[in-house]
Amino acid sequence: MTSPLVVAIDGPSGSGKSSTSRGVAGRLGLAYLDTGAMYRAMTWALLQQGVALDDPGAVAAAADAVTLVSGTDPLDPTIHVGGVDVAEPIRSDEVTGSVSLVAAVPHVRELLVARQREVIAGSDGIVVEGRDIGSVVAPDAKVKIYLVADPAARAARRAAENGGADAAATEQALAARDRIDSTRAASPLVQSEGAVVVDGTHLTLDEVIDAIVRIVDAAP
Ligand SMILES: Nc1ncnc2c1ncn2[C@@H]1O[C@H](COP(=O)(O)OP(=O)(O)O)[C@@H](O)[C@H]1O
Ligand SMILES: Nc1ccn([C@H]2C[C@H](O)[C@@H](COP(=O)(O)OP(=O)(O)O)O2)c(=O)n1
Repeated sequence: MTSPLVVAIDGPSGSGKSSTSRGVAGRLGLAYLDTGAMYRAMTWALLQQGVALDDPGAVAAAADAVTLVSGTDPLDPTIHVGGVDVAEPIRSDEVTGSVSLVAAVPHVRELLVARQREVIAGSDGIVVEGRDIGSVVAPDAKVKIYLVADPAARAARRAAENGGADAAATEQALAARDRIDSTRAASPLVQSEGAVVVDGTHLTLDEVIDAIVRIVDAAP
């Protein structure tokens, strides 16, 4: 059995991973997995249960019972927790503000990485985006991309997406989350070995997608 084509796209918050990954998957006829949505869905579920997210033991104990299902159509990615569609609530400020705490708990990562590997193994080829895809989830991925953009560009794009939120405050919030995601002990955000850096600061979304499709097409 041959293993499926895996394109791993990692990078900091707001660098364009989700939009780019969906575009690349659509162009290449691949599935798409948003692993950040899984960490967000786990966070949403634990908040619903009133779990103290600053208590790693409590988070780890409650995480086992949470059932996540990710739909991998790049035109219509979905995420359900216990059968409930949580696509919208996982983008709330409350979830965004606490997801890094949950993502830092090793047992949560074990559970979600195992689930992510199942989805990858069950696919016919997939673009997977997150923070640790090239380093931990799929270190043998055929193509690894480290997608970056200047902090000011990332904040401006995120603020625009959030209905014109304050760009300076958004930049501070992104920087705080990047700091936690990059310095945590468990699978921190890193540029993995063999990853190609793509800087989307001065490129349109289509140009970033084109660049990555070219890298995939040229991969041996
Ligand atoms: N190259 C680009 N040029 C302009 N806007 C972009 C570009 N890439 C992404 N965006 C926009 O920036 C915002 C954040 O992108 P997103 O894909 O959600 O990033 P991430 O998944 O890395 O957090 C979205 O509103 C998206 O449409
Ligand atoms: N593979 C992953 C994906 C996301 N995470 C964590 C780190 C992020 O702060 C949160 C949310 O990820 P998400 O990609 O949705 O974040 P942004 O869209 O960039 O704001 O989850 C992770 O630890 N590992």
